[in-house]
Amino acid sequence: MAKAISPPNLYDKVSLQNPLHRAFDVTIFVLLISLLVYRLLHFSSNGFAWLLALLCESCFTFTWVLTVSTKWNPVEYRTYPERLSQKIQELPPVDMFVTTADPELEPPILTVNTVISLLAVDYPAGKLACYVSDDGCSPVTYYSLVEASKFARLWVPFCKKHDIQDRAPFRYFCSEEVPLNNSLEFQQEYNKMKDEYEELATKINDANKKSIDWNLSSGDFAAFSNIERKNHPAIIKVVWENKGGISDELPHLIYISREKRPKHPHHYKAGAMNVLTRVSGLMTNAPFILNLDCDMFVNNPNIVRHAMCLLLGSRNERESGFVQCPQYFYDGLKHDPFGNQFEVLHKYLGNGIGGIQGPFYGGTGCFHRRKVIYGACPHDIGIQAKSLTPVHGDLTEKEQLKIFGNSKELIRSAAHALQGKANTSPRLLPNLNEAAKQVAGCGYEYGTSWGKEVGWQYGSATEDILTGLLIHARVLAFRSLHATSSSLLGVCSTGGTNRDDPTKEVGNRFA
Ligand SMILES: O=c1ccn([C@@H]2O[C@H](COP(=O)(O)OP(=O)(O)O[C@H]3O[C@H](CO)[C@@H](O)[C@H](O)[C@H]3O)[C@@H](O)[C@H]2O)c(=O)[nH]1
Ligand SMILES: [Mn+2]
Repeated sequence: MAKAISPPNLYDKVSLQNPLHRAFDVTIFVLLISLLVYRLLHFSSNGFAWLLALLCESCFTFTWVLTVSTKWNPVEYRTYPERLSQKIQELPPVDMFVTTADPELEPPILTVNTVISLLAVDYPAGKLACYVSDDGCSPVTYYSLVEASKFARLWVPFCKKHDIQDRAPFRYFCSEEVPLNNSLEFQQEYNKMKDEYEELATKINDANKKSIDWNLSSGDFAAFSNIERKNHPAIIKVVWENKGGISDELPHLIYISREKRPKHPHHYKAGAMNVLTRVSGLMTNAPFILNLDCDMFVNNPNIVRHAMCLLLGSRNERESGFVQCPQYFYDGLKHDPFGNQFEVLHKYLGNGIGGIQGPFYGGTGCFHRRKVIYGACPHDIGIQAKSLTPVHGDLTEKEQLKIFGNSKELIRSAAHALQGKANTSPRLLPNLNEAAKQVAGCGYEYGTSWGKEVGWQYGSATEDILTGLLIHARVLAFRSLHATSSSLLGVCSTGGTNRDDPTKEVGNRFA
């Protein structure tokens, strides 16, 4: 049975130890050792087959011991977002990153749903900014975001007023049944929102099928004219700016397509994440960063507050280097034949790893500390930190230029982030556009520490493993956000080997 093992705070660490499981494991361990001893004792009187059996059983025992020791002390974290207001004066800002790479394989309607669900989270909007990285450099994606921000201005107040839980509109409207709420006012607003969403989906789908007449040569879309997907300058556009930092408005929404040139490596998602980190560092410089792939959406509007309980509620920052939400998927097949839900990983090993050092960084759905991404150790390990990493709060200007690159604005903001200071003089986002384009350039990182000691690591097609290992080496522990296990949901494979097909299916369901 579960019992609390630490005093109530912003979170409780709850032990999930099961004495019966432990008794089974000890019994199996004794039996395995007895078998190995038996093999050894009778080794000389048996032949080659006996040796082979001994080797196999030793390997099995070794991996079994590793697995059991990993899940020996399972824990779960229960978070209490309602206590945040008693514990801290002001909620910290969070920069939210969405990555998309291809409007064909990842239809913009899907990306738009991810973005809308992020814009609608229950958190002061003035503290949030959503940055979308488009590696496809697609005017359709940009157009979709512009249209989505117009829709979100109606959708977000509707969700907050009626306490809607499914804030990705395609999920909310996917049921044929109208939600049970008898008030006439709700029915009218529901019907209006449904029409608005259908209109948005039709517009985006028409744009994707190129059945509307694009005028790329002038106005807002001129930046997309005469460009190739893999050969173009940086395009950065502020789709929506929450000028006064007002809580009831929409968060900032910024579109970024980093510079790409044929002879420059772009480093896949890691490269996109580093550009997002630098541009957001210039613009909003929030101390916390959340990343979602464009095929996931927020299923629990309180997710950011839950994560803050773990990030702010620890005794010191070393105990929560990052907070990883487990990846779950919606509309999976019965009995999960493709193993999308990682049942064993999350339920058994995941809780066990939570009791040791915490989870691995798994890419999407992770809340990071900006200064840890910048390569620093949490402050409170002082001098020891300097032996672990060259990045710390007392860098000289020359060191800063070498590490972070040749942008004075970025260096200033990075110094603030490393010293744990807030952005002192917020500026209008469009005024930062030129500086942002500089740090989104493909040559910006040459000779710097980006991709090595700073930011998301290069050298592997998947950015999360190397980056996670590097962070694990610098920080003591990590938290897994299990209390709200389906807070984030993604598209999963429902057939065959091509994982992109279901993405298309889901994306087109409403269009
Ligand atoms: O050049 C690229 C390639 C990919 N992406 C984005 O990266 C994300 C993940 O790529 P995907 O191909 O969907 O990888 P998955 O295997 O589905 O993703 C899992 O594995 C990745 C690599 O380990 C992690 O980054 C992800 O967060 C994790 O969900 C998507 O949003 C893509 O749009 C880019 O932005 N630029
Ligand atoms: Mn994916």
